[in-house]
Amino acid sequence: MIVLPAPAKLNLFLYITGRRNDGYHNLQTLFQFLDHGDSLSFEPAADGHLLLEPALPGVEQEHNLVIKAARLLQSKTGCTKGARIRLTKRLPMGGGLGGGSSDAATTLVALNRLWQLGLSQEQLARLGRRLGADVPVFVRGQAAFAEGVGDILTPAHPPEPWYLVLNPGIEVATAAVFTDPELHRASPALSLAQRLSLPWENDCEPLVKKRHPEVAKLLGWLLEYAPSRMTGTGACIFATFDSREAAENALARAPEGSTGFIAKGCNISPLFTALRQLDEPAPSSNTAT
Ligand SMILES: C[C@](O)(CO)[C@H](O)COP(=O)(O)OP(=O)(O)OC[C@H]1O[C@@H](n2ccc(N)nc2=O)[C@H](O)[C@@H]1O
Ligand SMILES: Nc1ncnc2c1ncn2[C@@H]1O[C@H](COP(=O)(O)OP(=O)(O)OP(=O)(O)O)[C@@H](O)[C@H]1O
Repeated sequence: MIVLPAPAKLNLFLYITGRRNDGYHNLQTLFQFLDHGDSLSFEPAADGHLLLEPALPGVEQEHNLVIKAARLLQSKTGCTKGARIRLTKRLPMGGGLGGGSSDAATTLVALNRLWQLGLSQEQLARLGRRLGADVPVFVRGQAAFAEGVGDILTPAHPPEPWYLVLNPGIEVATAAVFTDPELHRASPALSLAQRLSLPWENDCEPLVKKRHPEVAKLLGWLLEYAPSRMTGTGACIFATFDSREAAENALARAPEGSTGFIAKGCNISPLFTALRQLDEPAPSSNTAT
């Protein structure tokens, strides 16, 4: 059995530079991982059967991105093996933290290993793109400046501060934000160096604040403590702190109805830190003292 994390991501900035013919949008975004997220365990099964427990409320098993990722891998490689998978869900759905995409990426990486398929990271990222625009960055596991639909990745090394992530307790559907006629879609495409030197913003934030006053209210509150923004298409917002204590201090005062967590920004995904630990030889028990 292997147990692996499916970390959250933040969009440290997010600009929409245009609408494409396929209905998707071109973006410029800076992805960073958090040391907080879902967790999955995988046990091989000899027959091709896939079992995922527990089911997510409101999500049919066949629509769960974990099952979709496993089926895609089976069909692409002709693999006849199966798996028993347990998903410990900690990330809110529709929170802008990429939980579903991260679950899918961890499943691709884990089953490639468990089923000994030998696909490269490049091949897994390409498969992942079919499951969601955010899946490739989770498969690659390196903080990145993303362009295209979010899948053209340039490794980046932003600071790794403490974050307080707050959830106003609502779900925002990504597709609803991208189809809204009032979404600002005309940001200029700039170089990474230019983007890093300008203030970091999220083009979806004004629209989501307008459509969901809960987000506007919570963000107004959080901004009193620290620089804060929305991640992805919301609903979660995050604030940046120099210390864990300062983030805890703000969390302790969070308004009723909101929930949150504190996490450290990671430029290397906790998925890859965990994989490296699996590959390290266990320390020998008979070393001389
Ligand atoms: C906005 C971000 O959260 C930024 O990280 C992501 O790019 C969204 O990634 P995701 O949830 O993996 O997105 P997908 O599942 O591929 O797409 C959900 C819906 O969002 C819209 N969508 C998504 C990504 C993108 N670059 N342009 C879009 O227009 C599409 O209408 C799509 O139907
Ligand atoms: N394993 C999964 N975890 C979460 N959501 C899933 C999963 N499988 C399918 N879904 C569906 O995907 C939708 C989006 O979930 P997700 O948690 O990834 O949203 P998000 O954090 O807003 O993502 P993003 O920032 O990538 O837009 C859910 O509302 C749910 O219907």
